[in-house]
Amino acid sequence: MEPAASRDIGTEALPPSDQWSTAPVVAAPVCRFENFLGAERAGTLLEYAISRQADFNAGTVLDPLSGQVSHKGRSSLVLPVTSAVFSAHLADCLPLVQEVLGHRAALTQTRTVLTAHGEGGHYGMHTDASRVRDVATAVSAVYYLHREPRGFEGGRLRLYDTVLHEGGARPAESYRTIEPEHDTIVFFPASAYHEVVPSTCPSGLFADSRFTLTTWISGSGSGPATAPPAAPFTIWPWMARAAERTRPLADAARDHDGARPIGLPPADPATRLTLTAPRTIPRPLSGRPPPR
Ligand SMILES: O=C(O)CCC(=O)C(=O)O
Ligand SMILES: [Fe+2]
Repeated sequence: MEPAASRDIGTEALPPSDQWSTAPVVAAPVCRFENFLGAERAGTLLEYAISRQADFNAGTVLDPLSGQVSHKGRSSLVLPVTSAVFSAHLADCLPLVQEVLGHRAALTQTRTVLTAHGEGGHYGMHTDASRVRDVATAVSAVYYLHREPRGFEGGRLRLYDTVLHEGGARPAESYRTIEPEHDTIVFFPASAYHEVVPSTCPSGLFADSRFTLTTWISGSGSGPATAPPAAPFTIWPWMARAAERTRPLADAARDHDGARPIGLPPADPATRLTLTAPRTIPRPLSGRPPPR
């Protein structure tokens, strides 16, 4: 068949204008891994989370202006934890994650909680500014666990885009959806506005909840990451700008859910992940695929 002839869209259909929106809507950078810990470790960790049911407490939020801790807009169960092994896994993949996210600052410490979302579980739109030393450079990581078949519905993570407008920034109405799939982990800027949409859990069993190991990874807190003048565009300082009103005015001595900071070990040269350069596929001169 002949290709269709190209048509001109005339000024009747598209009149000229000197006015158009100059506010770009930019997606939050995300790096996600599937089969992160592998079936055996993920299964053991899930059993561990289920076995600690009695130790979970209702998760809290922090009002950035008043410093008040409440349950407003959130229904999640939380258990603060530390794990040297999980931190070592994080440390090994962080250089690659930082490359993918376009993240430039050093990261030195983590705070971690186990969470469970069951029937009616949700976590309203927020940033993770109350969890980290410097929201402009911190990274959030959420590792998901659940029984198979999945005993809950909903509970997706929404990561909002950022609108850049007249030197300022704000969360957009559009977002990217992350499915909370077993043994997957997602990394994103702690300054990104995000929310957990409501989950249902028809069995009502704690074991059927949507579990996470949620970690906030901080740098030294040396102020916003400012790019040198002619550096390529980076979304990080803009997202930090949008998150400004969620940054607590007073530094809290303790995390509002009791998560304890622990140092991030250096990446292990034997197990650290690296991004291998994309392979170039030789193109046959004739245009035909090469013989197998
Ligand atoms: O559970 C999730 O998907 C996100 C959790 C979260 O945003 C948080 O704990 O700060
Ligand atoms: Fe969060």
